[in-house]
Amino acid sequence: MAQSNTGILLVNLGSPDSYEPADLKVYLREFLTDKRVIDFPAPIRKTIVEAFILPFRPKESGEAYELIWWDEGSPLIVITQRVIDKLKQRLGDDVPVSMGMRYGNPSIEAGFDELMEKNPNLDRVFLIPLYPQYAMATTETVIEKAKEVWQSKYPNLQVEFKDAFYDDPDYVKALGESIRPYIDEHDIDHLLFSYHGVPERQIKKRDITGDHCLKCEDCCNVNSPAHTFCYRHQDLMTTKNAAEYLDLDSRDFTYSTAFQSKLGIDPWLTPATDAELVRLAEEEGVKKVAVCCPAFISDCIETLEEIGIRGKEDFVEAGGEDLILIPCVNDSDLWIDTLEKWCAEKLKVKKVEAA
Ligand SMILES: C=CC1=C(C)c2cc3[nH]c(cc4nc(cc5[nH]c(cc1n2)c(C)c5CCC(=O)O)C(CCC(=O)O)=C4C)c(C)c3C=C
Ligand SMILES: [Fe+2]
Ligand SMILES: [Fe+2]
Repeated sequence: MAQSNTGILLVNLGSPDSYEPADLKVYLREFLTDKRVIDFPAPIRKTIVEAFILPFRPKESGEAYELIWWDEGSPLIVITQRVIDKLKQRLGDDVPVSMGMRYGNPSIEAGFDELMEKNPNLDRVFLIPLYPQYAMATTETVIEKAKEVWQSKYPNLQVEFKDAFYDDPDYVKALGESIRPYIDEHDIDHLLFSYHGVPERQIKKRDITGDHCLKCEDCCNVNSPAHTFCYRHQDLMTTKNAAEYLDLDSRDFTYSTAFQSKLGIDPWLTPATDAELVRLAEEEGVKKVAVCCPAFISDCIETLEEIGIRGKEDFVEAGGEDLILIPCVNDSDLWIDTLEKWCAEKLKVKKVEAA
C-alpha cells in the first residue's frame, strides 16, 4: 500500500523512565530547566533547580509516582500509546503515526525519527500538542522544541501544528461525555474543575496587548485579543463550555474552577485546588465532590496522585465524605473520534493539493 506523505505526531508532556529517584532527577532536570516552565533568567533558574529542587524532589516525587505506576509503565505514556494504537487503526496502515514527549522518552526527536523511518519520503507532519489550553509550559514549549528538532534535522519537512482546542465542539463533547457518567451516577454536592496552575507572571508575559491580563476586574470575561494566548481565559472557557454542554446550571449541585500543583513561592493562579477542597468541606458543607482535570488529556501523577490520593485525604480530613476523581478523556472513543477527524481533515487537504 502507498505510504501517506503526511505523518501524524502526537506530543504529550512526558514522564520519568521509572519511579527511581535517579530517573526522576534526569527527568525533572530536563523539565524544570525549560525556560518556558521556570521562566526566570538562566542563572537563577539553574540555581533554583539545582540547589532547591533536585536535592529533594526526586525522592518525594518518586514515592508519589510509585503509588500510581502501572505494570506497563507510567500512566501518561501508556495511555498516549493506547491513543496512538487506536488512531492507527482508524487512519489505516498507510498513515505513519508516532508519539513524542516534550520531556523524557520517547523524545520529540525520536518521534520525528520514527515517522521518517516509516516513510523516508515524508514531506509533511501534522503535530498535535496534547494540551487543550495554550500556555508557555504547554503548546508553546512543544512548538519551540519541535522547531528546533525538525529545522536542524529535517529542514525540508513542512510541519503544521494543532492550536489549543479548548473551544473545539468535538473536544468539548468528548470532555463532557467523560464527565457525564460520574455526575449522573454519584449523588454529588459539587463538581470541581481543577486545572494545572501556572505563575500569574506567565499569564502577564503572554498578554499580547500588554494591558489586559490580570490588569482589570474579571479580565478573562472581558473580550480581548489577549485571550488567544491566555491560559486562564482558556481554562475558564473550558469550564463554561463543559457546563453548557452538560447543562450544569440545571443540576442540583454546584460547580467551580480551581488550579493545582503550585510550586515555589510566587503567586500562581487562584483559587488553589488543595485549599479549595478544604474550603468546600469546611465552609460549604460539601460532603461528596467530583473532580475533573481538563488541562490534562491523559491521567498522570497530577490527577491520580495529587487529586485522587492526596486531594481525597485532605478533603476527608476537612469533613468531606468522598472525592470522586473523574478520568481524563484518555483513549475514550469520542476523543479518538476527535483526533481522527482533525487528522482526516489534514490528510484530505494534502490529497487535494496533490491532485
Ligand atoms: C514550575 C513549574 C511547573 C509549571 C509552570 C507547570 C506547568 C504545567 N504542567 C502541566 C502538565 C503536567 N505537569 C506534570 C508534572 C509536573 N509539573 C511540574 C511543574 C510545573 N508544571 C512538576 C515539578 C511536575 C512533576 C511531578 C512532580 O514532581 O510532582 C504532569 C505529569 C507528568 C507525569 O508523568 O505524570 C503533567 C501532565 C501543564 C498542563 C502545565 C501548564 C499549564
Ligand atoms: Fe506541570
Ligand atoms: Fe485573561
